[in-house]
Amino acid sequence: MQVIQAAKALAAQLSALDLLACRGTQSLSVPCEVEDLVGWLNAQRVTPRLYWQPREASAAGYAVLGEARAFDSLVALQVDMQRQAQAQSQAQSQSQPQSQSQPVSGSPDYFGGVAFDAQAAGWPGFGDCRFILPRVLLQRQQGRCTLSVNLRFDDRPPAEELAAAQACLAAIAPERPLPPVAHGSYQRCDTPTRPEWARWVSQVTQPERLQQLPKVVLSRETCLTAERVPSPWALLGRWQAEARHCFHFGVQWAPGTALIGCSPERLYRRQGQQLVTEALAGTTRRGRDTAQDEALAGALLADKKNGLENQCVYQQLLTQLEPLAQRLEMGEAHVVPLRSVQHIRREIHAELHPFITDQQLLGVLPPTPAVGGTPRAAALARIRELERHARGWYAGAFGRVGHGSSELAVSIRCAQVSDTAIRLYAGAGIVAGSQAEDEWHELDAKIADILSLLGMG
Ligand SMILES: C=C(O[C@@H]1C=C(C(=O)O)C=C[C@H]1O)C(=O)O
Ligand SMILES: [Mg+2]
Repeated sequence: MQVIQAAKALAAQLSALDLLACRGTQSLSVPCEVEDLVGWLNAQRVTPRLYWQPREASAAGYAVLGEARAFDSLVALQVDMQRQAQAQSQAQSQSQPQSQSQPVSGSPDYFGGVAFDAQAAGWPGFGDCRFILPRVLLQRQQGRCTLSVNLRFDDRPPAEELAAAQACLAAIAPERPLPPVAHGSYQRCDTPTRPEWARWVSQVTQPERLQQLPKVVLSRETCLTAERVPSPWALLGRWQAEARHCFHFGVQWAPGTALIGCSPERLYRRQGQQLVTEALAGTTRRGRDTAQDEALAGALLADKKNGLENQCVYQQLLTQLEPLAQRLEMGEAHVVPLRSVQHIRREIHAELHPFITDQQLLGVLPPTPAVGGTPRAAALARIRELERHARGWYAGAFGRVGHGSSELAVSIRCAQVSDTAIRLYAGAGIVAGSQAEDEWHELDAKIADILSLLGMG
């Protein structure tokens, strides 16, 4: 069944709902067929629109259209999650057999993210935290798709909620293939400029400064302007096809500005009390062939400066997880080859204490020293003092939060796309031994994939 037919089937099921029997969150789902979730999103006109595809190809990917509820703080999100979980366990304990025509009530998934620094000015329309309960959700796992609609029958008249859900279903447009991304002629402007960057790096690597602040991740905004820029979804569609082993994500909260990204870095994945996170930091380029790749990877693992960049991240993650976990284990350092760069990665596995929430994890873990620095407060202060561009949701967190499991990426390798500008972001960990020129090239390597898509490689 095509999405349009699936939406009509859901609309018919909604019309047959017994509103008097509806409580809490209700979800209706039907199977359907979709070629490409991003292509489908690109064809829609409703906002918000959101896309989330975790790093493992076997994991479910999601396209979200509209919101049934929105939360602009982690506290509000957690309160809602708890309410949902309680309602669900009550429903289970009463164990009323659900009639055929009534939808299932369960704990829903929320999608969204947080900015890098809640205390700094952000991107227009993004706020510092936003998670939504999707109105319409297209989910795909191993080739099988389902279209769902969520309704919330608490604190709103049921008829109003039903009408809002019907309106969103009626607005669904059929899938269309993504348009090609034309190579444009863009004006490029880097903030900071290369000479400014050099001054920053020599300043923060002064020995007495390094004593106070052993690592700070400084970033650059590369603004590309043109009369017209490609649709963010078309760009994301092309980008993700080449960014294997990465999280793929995008969001357009309102018409005008979108965030898209292909990040190699996991903030965490939680399944019940089992948590996995990672220190991904330390960078080298890709080689011309396997032999050169391996030589570069070996040199990366042996390099002191890159080792220190990674160490700052795992040490802080271990320290922060220590009070939250009853078991903590760190894996071996290994090298992850991506399209244009290679990174050092160390995985950390934790068994969390019971009742540790995503609100706590998201309140404690980000920004990790992979994107901020260590100690965190001093690093954030230095970043606020030096950087003139708004990081906004660059270097924040993005993903899915649910009662049973959650997964979020660190939102790096991303772009803010508006009608006439594409802003690319890249940062580099500055530690003892950092050289301004090398770090500048590292920034360039981190935006090379998307630049080549735009014909600027
Ligand atoms: C900050 C970014 O990446 C981070 C910095 C790295 C480094 O300096 O070696 C490597 C991976 C990430 O931890 C970015 O891509 O913008
Ligand atoms: Mg680095």
